[in-house]
Amino acid sequence: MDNRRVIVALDFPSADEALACAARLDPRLCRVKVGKELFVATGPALIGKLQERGFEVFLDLKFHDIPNTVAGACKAAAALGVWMVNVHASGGEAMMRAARDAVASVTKPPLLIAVTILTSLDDDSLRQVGFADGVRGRVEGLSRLARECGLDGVVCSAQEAPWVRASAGTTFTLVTPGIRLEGDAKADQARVVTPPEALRLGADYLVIGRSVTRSEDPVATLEAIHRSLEEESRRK
Ligand SMILES: O=C(O)c1cc(=O)[nH]c(=O)n1[C@@H]1O[C@H](COP(=O)(O)O)[C@@H](O)[C@H]1O
Repeated sequence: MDNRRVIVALDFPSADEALACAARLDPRLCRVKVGKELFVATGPALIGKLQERGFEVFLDLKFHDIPNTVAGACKAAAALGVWMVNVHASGGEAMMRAARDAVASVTKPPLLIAVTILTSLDDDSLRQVGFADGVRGRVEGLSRLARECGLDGVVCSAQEAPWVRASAGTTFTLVTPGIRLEGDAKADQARVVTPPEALRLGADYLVIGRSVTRSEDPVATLEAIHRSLEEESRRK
């Protein structure tokens, strides 16, 4: 099993807080994610600091714009040496193809992943924004399009992982946020799954934020998650 299936979301308002959290994490047991809050607050220099500490970084800025703009942003992200970068699949075919070509500009391109439907949305909230076909249909459709555009994988909830896996095959990377431990509050997430269940359903990587970073003992929590994943993969 890949020892670093867990991607810890460093959703903090400052570099100090993010680095303090990272200092307690073992880069052999996880990767880290820098998202909008931290990136806007600190800029790209923080990515270098995390890489110096041995972490592979998922730069989660969910680009969603016209193809030329997204291509430029993806090229800049790839130049930072990040391990993974993402765009919104709903940006469309031309945008995803432009993103794919742009990341290929570096010697070691990051994995390019398309966000399908945010894990904070459910069928009702999708209907409110005009999509009547529900989560499953849209995740399947956007995953298919992302694959046709040559992307490496998608972000979806682990709840949809079996359907995506069935059509996309084993080499397509499934990144699943919306992970909660037993008894955790859902908070703003709508489609949640526990870590072992996510693995059982076919997830490759589990994005976990508050359940680790806001726990009383993030190190112990991460180690417990790691053990539960090892047990699950032995069962597989
Ligand atoms: O692309 C993402 O990482 C992402 C996509 C998605 O559909 N849902 C989602 O929650 N995320 C990110 O995953 C993390 C989840 O954080 P927690 O809910 O605290 O575990 C956050 O940093 C979100 O920005």
